[in-house]
Amino acid sequence: MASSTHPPVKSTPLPPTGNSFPSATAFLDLSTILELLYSHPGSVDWLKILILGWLLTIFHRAIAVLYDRFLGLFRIRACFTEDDYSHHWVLAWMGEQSTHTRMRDVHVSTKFQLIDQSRSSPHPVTSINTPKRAGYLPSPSGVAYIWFMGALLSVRYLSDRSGPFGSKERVFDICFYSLDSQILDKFINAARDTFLAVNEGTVITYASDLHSNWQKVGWSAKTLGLGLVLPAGVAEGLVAKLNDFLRSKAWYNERGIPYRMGILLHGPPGSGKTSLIRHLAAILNLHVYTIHLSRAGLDDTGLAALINALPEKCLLVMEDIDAAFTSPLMNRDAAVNSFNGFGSSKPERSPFSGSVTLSGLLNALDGVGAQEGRILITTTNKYHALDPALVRPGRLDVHLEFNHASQHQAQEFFTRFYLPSKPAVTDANAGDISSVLWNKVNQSAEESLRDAVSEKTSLPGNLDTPEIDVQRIAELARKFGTGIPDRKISMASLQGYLMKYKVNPVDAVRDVSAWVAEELAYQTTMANVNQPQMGVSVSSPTPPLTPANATSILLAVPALDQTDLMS
Ligand SMILES: Nc1ncnc2c1ncn2[C@@H]1O[C@H](COP(=O)(O)OP(=O)(O)OP(=O)(O)O)[C@@H](O)[C@H]1O
Repeated sequence: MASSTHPPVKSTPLPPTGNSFPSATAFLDLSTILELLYSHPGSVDWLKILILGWLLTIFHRAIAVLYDRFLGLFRIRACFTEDDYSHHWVLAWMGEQSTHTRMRDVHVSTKFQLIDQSRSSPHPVTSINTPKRAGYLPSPSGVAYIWFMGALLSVRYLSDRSGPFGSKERVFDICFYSLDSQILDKFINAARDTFLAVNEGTVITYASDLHSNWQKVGWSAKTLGLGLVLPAGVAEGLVAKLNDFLRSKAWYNERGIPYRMGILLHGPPGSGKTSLIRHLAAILNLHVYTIHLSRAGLDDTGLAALINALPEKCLLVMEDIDAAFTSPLMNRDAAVNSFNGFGSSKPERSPFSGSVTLSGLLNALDGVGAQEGRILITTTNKYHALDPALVRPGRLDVHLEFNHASQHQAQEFFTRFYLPSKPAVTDANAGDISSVLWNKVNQSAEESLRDAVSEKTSLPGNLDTPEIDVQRIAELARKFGTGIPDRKISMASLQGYLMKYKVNPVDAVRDVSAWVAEELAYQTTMANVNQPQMGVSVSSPTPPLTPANATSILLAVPALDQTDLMS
């Protein structure tokens, strides 16, 4: 019987499958590697260093996270960017701190405004005539450490390259180290209070930057228009109306009337429109926001953004509004005519002008985002070129016409011009004649003089003028007034003339007739130069306002008598 024993089966290893665990070979490889490593003592050291480094990194990260969590218990970080009002508050606050900190790495700035130095410092470093002073800010690479209400502040002043075209935006990056969770609120309130204190007695002017943000561009001491000479009741009437407006928010809201006011000042150059705006800002305690509609780069969107970002109560000023749009007219009819072939095929636009359109302006002024409580003041030298849609009540409610100087204005201007400067009131001179006069500036110059004459007979000189006899000034002023033809010469020209006789009123009166003749001859020459040439067609602007319409608008100022206006 044949043996049934099979030859021994030769075992062959199975081929590795795709989803199997690491094969024995892999372990073998790893163990081989380890064996290899152990067989070389130097490589073991390297391995230990590697593991140690890895552990250290983990440890370092853990510490950083814990440290951050720990700091988070009492650290608050806040950024104040340049496009926000709070930036101005912090700047004012820093201005007050900079002299008390020991910064070593500083950025010197004259952006700081003069606070009433005599109030805070025994040794004022600036005078009232120098409204800027140098202060210190941390340099971009530096940090200032300042104590505030028991908290330590680290302040950085950085240039953030976040603006379009790589433009820089200034940022205050402040860390507050304190257990007081309200410290940020307290700081913001303190910064705002400092800002208000610093700006007390000043009018701040803001203008738009290239990115349609409001930037503080200047400030001036609040001077009531001592030199401003308008027909009786005009400035007072306007102030009364605006004061009433500022108090009437609830009244407007109850009736669903948009709480806004628009004023149009129109008249020839140099008649006092801008001066009246300054006077209103000072009296009403409002800051001025100016928009130049023809500024390069300003378009409808930017304009809307600017108007939407206005604070609640402010003066929004748009000067020379007629020059903002297509040159030379903005009257809609004129623009249509020019498109219809009566003029050039396209409205002309300077390559440097902005691209604000009339409809863009109208939308921005009364769109949903338009700020409540703002007072818009526009000025123009070309009243009849303005589009009726712009000047209608609801947009520009009050129209005030300015004109060249009347004889009465010339007389009054002369009197005020030669009044003495405000004297410093001391115990010694309290109640003397010049301070008496100064306190009466709200009266007319003539009334002030009359009162002064009844009290004393001479005024201390203005600058280098010898002592001036008050009665003599009144007499000279009358003569000067009669020497000026009614409504022919601008107030600005009068001022220019008197500036030549700053300390010599007698000569000013003596030479006035010759100067007037020269001035009128110059005006005639200029009028001839500007006359249209024969054969050149000029489209005459269609007057958008009928006399009746204009009258009713003018009468919107209740306290003003129309006969008082300067027309
Ligand atoms: N009614 C006025 N009373 C006193 N000063 C005046 C008056 N009008 C003009 N002036 C003087 O003339 C100068 C120019 O005045 P202002 O800028 O107010 O004129 P304006 O009407 O705004 O001129 P423009 O239309 O050219 O802007 C100022 O320095 C101001 O002192």
